[in-house]
Amino acid sequence: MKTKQEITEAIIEQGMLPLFYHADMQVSLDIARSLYKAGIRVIEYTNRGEAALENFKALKDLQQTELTELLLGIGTIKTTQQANDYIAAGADFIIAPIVNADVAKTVTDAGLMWIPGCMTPTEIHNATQLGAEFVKLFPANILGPGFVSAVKELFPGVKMMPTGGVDMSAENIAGWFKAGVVAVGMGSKLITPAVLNEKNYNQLYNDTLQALTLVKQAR
Ligand SMILES: O=C[C@H](O)COP(=O)(O)O
Repeated sequence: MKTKQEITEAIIEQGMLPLFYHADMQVSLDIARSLYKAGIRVIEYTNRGEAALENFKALKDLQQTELTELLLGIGTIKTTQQANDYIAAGADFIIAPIVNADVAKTVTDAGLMWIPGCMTPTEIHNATQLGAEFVKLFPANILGPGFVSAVKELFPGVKMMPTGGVDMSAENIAGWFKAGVVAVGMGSKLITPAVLNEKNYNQLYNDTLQALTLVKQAR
């Protein structure tokens, strides 16, 4: 089992956490392969559809057989039942769009890292009271980098990762890092509907390299 510190360091080193769900298992596996080929070593699969748990288990198999350096987390975990299901399935870390004390306890009691979603100073505070040192700012495009600049002094030591609407522009990514985030989460602006419709994994590979370069330049 990976420690909180190992997960934290891996996300920070990568600087960009790709997140996705796809109902088709094969597509989910191919996306993970393509991201990995581009150098991605931490992925958040999201619990956003009926096939999520089954697909996640297939991704765990892929991690064990082929993508052996990958850390595989699960996102969109809102209930203890969901948390327990994915802990049993071998999730390396758990991400949520909300702050929920029962989920926090379930995840941390299992020894896993819990990254809750926060949108206000009160939510960040409550998350830290429940043990979080790393939070997802969500939805990030509603908050903007100005939110980070305004609140970061209030929460020294809390690592922030904006997610939701983070796009592939140098300006957008640089703005977040300048404000003080440690990483950005990227979903549909990286793993785009166009890439998925055309199963254009070569495009995804190139876009991922580009996103990683933008993060490096932004730091
Ligand atoms: O929690 C994740 C977000 O919904 C992802 O947003 P995005 O697709 O705009 O990156």
